[in-house]
Amino acid sequence: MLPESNAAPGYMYDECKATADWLLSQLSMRPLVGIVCGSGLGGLADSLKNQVVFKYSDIPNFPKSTVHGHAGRLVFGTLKGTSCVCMQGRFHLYEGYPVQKITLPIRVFNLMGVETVILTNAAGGLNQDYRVGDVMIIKDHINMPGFAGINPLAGPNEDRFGVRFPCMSDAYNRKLVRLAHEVGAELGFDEFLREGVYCMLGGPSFETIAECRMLNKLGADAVGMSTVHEVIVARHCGMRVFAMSLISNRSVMDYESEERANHEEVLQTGDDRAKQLEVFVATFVSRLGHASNGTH
Ligand SMILES: O=P(O)(O)O[C@@H]1C[C@H](O)[C@@H](CO)O1
Ligand SMILES: Nc1nc2[nH]cnc2c(=O)[nH]1
Repeated sequence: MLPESNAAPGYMYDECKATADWLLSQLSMRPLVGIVCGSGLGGLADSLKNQVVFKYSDIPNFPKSTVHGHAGRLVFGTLKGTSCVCMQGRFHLYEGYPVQKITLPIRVFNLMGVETVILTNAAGGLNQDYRVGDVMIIKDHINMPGFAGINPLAGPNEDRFGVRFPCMSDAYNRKLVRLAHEVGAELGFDEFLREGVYCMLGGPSFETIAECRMLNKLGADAVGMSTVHEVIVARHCGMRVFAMSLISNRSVMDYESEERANHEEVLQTGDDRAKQLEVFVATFVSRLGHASNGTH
């Protein structure tokens, strides 16, 4: 059965506001940082202290998670004293939801007071220097579905969130990219920390060899099935964005190769790097320097 269809775009603000108000009415804190956990990276949410947890299925207007490795829980809590909300599982285009629906949680973050969004994902490594287990700080993206008109901002613009034509050349906050390199160096993660361009495809099929070769020639270092639509929505409503990919598998570029992309390898790589990513995100969050402490 297909997930329920999206409300008309004109009603998106009211839908998001109702969800944000419902959540806030049950919380004594307001999150300043929103974190989205990619495939196999849901363990990040477990490191939050003083947790308040909601199942997606209990949250008004929220889609339901359908992918293995995406628990489908919204976790509120603190990371080194900073108030955070963490999506333990995200939504993807290939699950059958409209792009406006899968990005609804990002707008809900905004309406709850989130200022900074941290997005993680698992991705295939197109860059031939990358190894499985590398962590790529995303400096830019290629929005392949966007080339075909699939953009979360398509439809009437909601001025209460942002402008009709938002700029994307500064989508990935450069100060946060620098901070990530500093934190990575302090933690001794240099050897597996990279910086590159993420390309989003709709999925769920993995890429052909010809597609991988093409994407690499176009300038993409990693390929995945998420994140970009969330970044666009977050930037549209003025939140600052940091994103990173865990290189969970090498993209197959060679017809002689016996390697085959598969979701089990993706989840296993997440498991292998989980602890280091938790330490990285906690340290990064502690250094963000928000003006308020999240109790407003
Ligand atoms: O949510 P992310 O982008 O981490 O999930 C990736 C893309 C597919 O959903 C899945 C493929 O293994 O992992
Ligand atoms: N499209 C795509 N998504 C992924 N997510 C994790 N690995 C991959 C991959 O190789 N390709």
